[in-house]
Amino acid sequence: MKVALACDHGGFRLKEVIKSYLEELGVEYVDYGTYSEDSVDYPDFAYKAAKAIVEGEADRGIFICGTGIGISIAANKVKGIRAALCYNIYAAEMSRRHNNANVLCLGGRVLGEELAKAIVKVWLETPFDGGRHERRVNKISQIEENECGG
Ligand SMILES: O=C(CO)[C@H](O)[C@H](O)COP(=O)(O)O
Repeated sequence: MKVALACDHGGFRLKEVIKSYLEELGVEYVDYGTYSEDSVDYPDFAYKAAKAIVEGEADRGIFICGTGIGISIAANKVKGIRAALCYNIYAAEMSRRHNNANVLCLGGRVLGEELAKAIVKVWLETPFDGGRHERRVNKISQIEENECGG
């Protein structure tokens, strides 16, 4: 699996921690920036990495801003992205099992490093349950079709 990483200045430090952790886990990643703590605008990086996912350059994404809120809102504007902001392990697990989330959003100013790593691990390892949840995820895609066109 290849993971697309994106962050703003508020998520930069945690992104560096997550990069080392992915290396430890043997998970391949591509870093779409930002690359320092200089102030930037999170939609620019969310868009770049989200497009990489829907265009098949990466399988999933981990996006990080200060709270995770802005970067998740931006990512979810890209057709085909299901970005889930998770502050705990249960939400991370359910975002995969029930929502088939393809982007995990984290708050760099919210989470401690160890909790963030635990969230990443469960999110990477948990499969989609399918079944009734597939019907619901398909309905989300249908909303995208209706609202955003083909
Ligand atoms: O969390 C965020 C968006 O949801 C951003 O990281 C945050 O808004 C950046 O704020 P500032 O420019 O004051 O560092």
